Formats: sequence, structure tokens, C-alpha cells
Amino acid sequence: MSHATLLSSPLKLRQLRQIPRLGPLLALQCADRPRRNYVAAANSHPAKIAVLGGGVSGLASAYYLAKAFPKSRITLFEKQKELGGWIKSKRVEVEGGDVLFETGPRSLRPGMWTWCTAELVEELGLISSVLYTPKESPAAKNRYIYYPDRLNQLPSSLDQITVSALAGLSTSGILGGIWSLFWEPLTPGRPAQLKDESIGSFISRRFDKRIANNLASAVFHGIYAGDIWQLSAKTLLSTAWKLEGFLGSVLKGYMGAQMDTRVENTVIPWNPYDVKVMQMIKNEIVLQEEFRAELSISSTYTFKGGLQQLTKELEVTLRENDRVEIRTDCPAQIADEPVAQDGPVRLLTGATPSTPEPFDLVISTLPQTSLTPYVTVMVVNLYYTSPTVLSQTGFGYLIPQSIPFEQNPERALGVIFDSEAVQGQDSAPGTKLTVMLGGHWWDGWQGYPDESEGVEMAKSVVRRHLGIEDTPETYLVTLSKDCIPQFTVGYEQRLKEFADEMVAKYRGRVRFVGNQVNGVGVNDCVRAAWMLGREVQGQGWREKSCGLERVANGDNWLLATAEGVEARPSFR
Ligand SMILES: C=Cc1c2[nH]c(c1C)Cc1[nH]c(c(CCC(=O)O)c1C)Cc1[nH]c(c(C)c1CCC(=O)O)Cc1[nH]c(c(C)c1C=C)C2
Repeated sequence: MSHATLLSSPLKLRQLRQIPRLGPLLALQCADRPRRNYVAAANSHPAKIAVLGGGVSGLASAYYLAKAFPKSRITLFEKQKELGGWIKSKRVEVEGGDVLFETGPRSLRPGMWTWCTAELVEELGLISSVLYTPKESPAAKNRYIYYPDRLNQLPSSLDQITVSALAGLSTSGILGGIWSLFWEPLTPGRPAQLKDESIGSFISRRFDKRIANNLASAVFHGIYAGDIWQLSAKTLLSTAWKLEGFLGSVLKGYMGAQMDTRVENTVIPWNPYDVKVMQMIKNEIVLQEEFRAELSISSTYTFKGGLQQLTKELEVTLRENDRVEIRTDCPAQIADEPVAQDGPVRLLTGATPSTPEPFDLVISTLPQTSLTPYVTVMVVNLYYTSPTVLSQTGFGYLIPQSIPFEQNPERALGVIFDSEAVQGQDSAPGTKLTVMLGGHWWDGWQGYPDESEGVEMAKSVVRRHLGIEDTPETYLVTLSKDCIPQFTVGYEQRLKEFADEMVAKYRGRVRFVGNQVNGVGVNDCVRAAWMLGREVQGQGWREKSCGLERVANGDNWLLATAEGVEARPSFR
């Protein structure tokens, strides 16, 4: 996207013109465009850096910090024995070979907005291990929602919205309330005093409650395993929320942008920080041509050894660096005391901390109790020897909140058809499925199903929903306790207050990265670590910042085209 395109994006709608334009911000960026391979300015580096947490956010932060400060000593603390956090790929022997089970995140989305991860894949030498799922494959195109007692295929693109597709969907009742789309522009704008609300409430107010319960709740199960009546519309439907704020209507904003023939690409409001990141990615990341071409025709990608190949390779690279020390089985926390003008920050480390250890800069990827609650998900991987267990092809299906209890007493959130979604990880033929259970349905539970209960629940789900009577040859049950942060109503306000408090207390010597502050996707976490490396380099680490400027200064959004940034998937 050229700056000229970005800046010459007049819309017909008078109100859209009132949104601040990008000129001053971009002029600044052009004058001072960072180089691709930056090096820290001489004599300006923190001598000792600590990274708290050894999941993908911590590993990637340590990786980019080691590049930004070639002279600093970096210590990564992880309380578990193993690194990698929630990303775990396990190979299991079966008759005739082996199969790979993913117990957490399993694939990555390509697209420019996620190029930091793609660049990392390149730098770690992983391109030859990449497995692509083409955009044209059934796994990318066929996605289903279970409602009320059957799978309903969703259109994968606008041109798939045909009369017969809509008729099929509407006989199940899943499209109840769809006519509200036409009336939305006439619906009153939001009351001035409403500062945030749940996704359920926002969609009901602007469209129809049935759309919230039947469609949106399924999508948010697939990403957050969360409850749309608790998750924040301002945070998770941010563009729609802003459009309503600017124009009094979500559709007017989208339609106005689409209909403006002078603009090649859709113009929507963007958080100014995201525009800055987008520009940096565009200016700095140059992917290998062949890799970039493969990514452009793929809907997702992963690795032959599973997604854990990424965190394993990061670990190997960090261990090879003699300036990086990794301490596993070693919890660490920041001493609860204000930091003086030039630091240091003191850490309490080890199971029974004694003398605090001083560090010049600390990156925390650990959960902060004041910011979000978490949900617990049970992941049940099933393997059947028969390759023809499924009668549908596709990615899998999601289960909305509205389906009757008797259709989902196990409280499943969705089922992934793994052997369809990714090919090339297993040496044995057969069918692999993953059943996800729990999430917000288990809020407040003191205990959870055990392994044998989990597998019985998963078998019962696939028997009822997919008619699968076969017995799986093998399975793996993983309870991921408190694995996904929930950005509930009021999240942004809480994050702002947290950021102010952290800057005042630690004077910029403690920064925050991770799924609780940057988004729950692996790509979100890697991009945040990539940005951290750029923000702290040179004198940046001395600035009074805690790395949360996106939200702290994110009220006045900017108009930008989405060119170069992949549209977010509408199904998951
Ligand atoms: C362990 C369960 C997880 C659920 N959501 C996430 C995890 C780790 C995080 C997540 N899942 C998706 C996204 C969207 C953005 C993206 O980066 O692709 C995020 C942030 C989409 C997604 N949902 C499912 C899959 C296989 C994917 C692709 C990305 C990935 O591999 O994580 C299926 C799915 N995830 C969850 C449920 C309940 C579910 C149901 C079928 C929860």
C-alpha cells in the first residue's frame, strides 16, 4: 500500500471525513524508517535483561532482544520443566506408523499482518518443514456450525452466498434474524454513556439476538472458548464498534467504503498503533519469494513436526547463544516495589526466593490477575484406523451457545477434522479428530472431568453429531487449565489503568508481552515480541513505557485501507 493510496482515500460519507487522517504519522515514519537488520546503538544497552515465561511470547521476546542488544545478558525464567507454553505437539505410535496430536494451537494464518511469524520461520530455517493448507482445499472451504441438531455448511466467500445455500441454512433456523442486516442502518446509535458492552448485547442491539446466539457465539467459541455475553464488543469487534461510534451504523460504514469507486481497497478505521505496525512490517520484512508465494495461496500452515517445531527451534537457537541463559523449573516474579530513576528491577527467583536478583530490563509474559479471567479447555485428540470415518469433508465444526442442552450435554465447543485440515504429519493412514470441551461452560468449576471421562465425553459428542460409532485406536486427553484469557467487558479500561500503574511504578523498566495483552493467537504474540525488539533498541529501553501503547493511546482511530493486511477469517 503506497502512502499516496493511504492518504488519498476520500469517502462519500461526510462523517467518515471527520476521522483523523494518517498524514502526520506516516510522514514521521517515512523520515525515520527503521532498517531491516537493526543493531543496538553503541554503549546503550541494558547489561542484564530478564524474560519471565517460556511460552512462545517469552521465547520470541528473548530471540528479538538478543538481536536488538548483542552485548546484553538475557535470562529466561520458566516455572515448568519444559519450554513452549501451550504449544505442544505429541507423536504417538499406532499400528502401521505414528500420528501427531496437537494439544493446543495447531496452525498459523498467513497474510501480511502475520509476516513477523513467517520471517521468524525463515530465520529459524524451518521453511522446508512447512505444511500448507491451500485456500482451495475442502479443509479451507468447508466449515460447519452445528445447529440445532445437524451440521450447517457456511459459505466460504461472498460468491458462495447463493439462494440455495441460504435456503439450506434457513431451513435449520440458523439464519433467524438475518433480515435485521437490512434494518441496521436505521437502528438508533449507541447511547453516549455506553463505554463498552458484551458482544451478545452489541449484536442484539444492532442486529438480532439470534445472530448473536447462533452464529457469533460459535465463532467466539472457536477462538476464545468464551461467552459472547461476557466478552467485550469494544475489544473484539473493535472495527464495528468504531464504525457505529463514527457513523451511528456498522453497515453504513462498510457500505460507504465499499461503494466508493475512487478507492481501490476498503477503507476502515484502524488503531493508530496497528497502522504503525502495518507500515513497519511492510517496510522491513522481505520474505523469500517462493515462501511468500506459497503463503499467498494458503489458508493456514504448520510444520511436519507440528506447531511445536517453532518453539523447539526458538529454544535451540537461544541455547546456542552464550549470552542467553535459560532457567527452567524456576519461577520468577517482580519484587513489589517501585523502581528508582535508573533501575534496577529486582526479581524474586526460584521456588524459595532468597536474595532478589537485579535486572536492567524485565519482560513479563506472565498472567496478571487484575486484567482478565481465564477459561479452561479440555482437548481430546482421537485417532481411528479407518480413513473413512467422516462423511463430511472440511475443517470441522463449531457449536454455538444456543443449541439445546440435550444436543450438547458434554459442553463441547467444537470439533476439528485434523486429518482433513493438515496433511503430511502422520505416517499411518486413518482419521484424526480433536474435540474441544469446556471453556466458559466450566467457569467457576472446582474440578474437571478426568482422562477417562474426557474421552467418553468426546466419543459421545462425535457419535451424536457425526454418527461415528467406531472406537478410536488411540487418544490423548489434555486439560489446559486457565489457557485462554477472556477479554471481558471493560478490558480496555482495565488495561489502560494497568499500563499507567506499571509505568509509574517501574519507569519503563518492565514491559509486558503475551496473549493477555496482545491477543490470543500465536501470530499476535510473535508480532508483539517483534515490536518489542524494535521499541527497546537503541535508547528505547530507557523510555517510560510498558509496551501497552496500543490501548493506552488507542482512542483516536485512523482511516486506512486494509491492503496488505489479510481480512480476519469470518468462521473461526
Ligand atoms: C486450545 C484451544 C484454542 C482455542 N482457540 C485458540 C486456542 C489455542 C486460539 C485461536 N484459535 C483460532 C484463533 C484465530 C486466529 C488465528 O490465529 O488463526 C485463535 C487466536 C482459530 C482456530 N480455532 C480452531 C483452530 C484449529 C484454529 C486455527 C488456529 C489454531 O490452530 O489455534 C478450533 C478451536 N479452537 C478453540 C476451540 C474451542 C476450537 C473448536 C473447534 C479454542
